[in-house]
Amino acid sequence: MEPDNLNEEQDQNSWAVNAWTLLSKLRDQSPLIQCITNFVSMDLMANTLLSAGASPAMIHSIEEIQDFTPHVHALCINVGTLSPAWLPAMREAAQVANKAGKPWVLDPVAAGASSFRLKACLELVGLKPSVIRGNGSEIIALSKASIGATKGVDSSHESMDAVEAAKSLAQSSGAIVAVSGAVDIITDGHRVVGAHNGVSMMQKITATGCAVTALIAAFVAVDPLHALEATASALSIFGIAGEMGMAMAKGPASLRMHLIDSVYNLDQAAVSSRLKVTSL
Ligand SMILES: Nc1ncnc2c1ncn2[C@@H]1O[C@H](COP(=O)(O)OP(=O)(O)O)[C@@H](O)[C@H]1O
Ligand SMILES: Cc1ncsc1CCOP(=O)(O)O
Ligand SMILES: [Mg+2]
Repeated sequence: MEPDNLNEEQDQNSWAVNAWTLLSKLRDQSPLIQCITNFVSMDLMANTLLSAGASPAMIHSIEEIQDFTPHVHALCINVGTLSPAWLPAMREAAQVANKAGKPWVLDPVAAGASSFRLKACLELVGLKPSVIRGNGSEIIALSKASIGATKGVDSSHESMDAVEAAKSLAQSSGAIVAVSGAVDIITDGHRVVGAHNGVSMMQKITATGCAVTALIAAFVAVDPLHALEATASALSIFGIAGEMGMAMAKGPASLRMHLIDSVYNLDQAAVSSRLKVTSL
């Protein structure tokens, strides 16, 4: 084998070993993940976290943040069905998580759809999330800090169109930025990796993006010092589960069920034979 190919194969192996190690830790440790999320995603997000081995809690009332948030292992904030009444709790939860040294992850759903939403997302970015995960259009809107013609919560961009936007957002925010799509992009602003697992039918199930953001929070909870690797691992694991689920599915509704089952049943052989992460 040529030395370059050998290096690539060793890289693949080490990504697969790392992803499996993190999933195993997650299953052992069952981290508590607080989710302040939209009404559409609550069910799929909680079930995805449970099937991966984490313990989800959809607790969003501002009256509970000071008591509860210091005890979580990670926090996920998602602005999908944002209204002004929800923002103070999101703000406070991010601040309490930071003070307690707990990682938190932002999903800027439809960031470019309105000035209200964009302003809220930019304010949350300023509260120092460990990771921001969005689709191509969301990451471009956040990076440019501008609203525009959008398709709402869906992306009108390929993830690869958002590589420069992701790098620039990572540099300005200090967060790891992930852009989901046919290739999931993960960057710290300098290094860029691509995670190549998944199936396009995942876009036809509402809240798969929200669910993978929560899964990222769970992976970062078990490896907070390596947020880029944890993020790439979570996206890869979800993508592999999507591929395995697709082999049994007849359409989006049965894929949703088989996706959850596949996250639950994932074993080391599937991770090491299927995972594909490359440097971009
Ligand atoms: N064309 C595609 N091919 C394979 N997987 C995809 C594709 N588009 C999205 N995914 C996967 O679907 C999940 C949700 O991503 P996406 O649809 O981009 O998020 P959102 O729902 O926030 O727009 C991710 O795990 C992503 O990797
Ligand atoms: C349809 C919809 N509308 C507001 S939030 C939401 C769910 C979005 O989920 P995802 O970002 O995972 O597609
Ligand atoms: Mg989304």
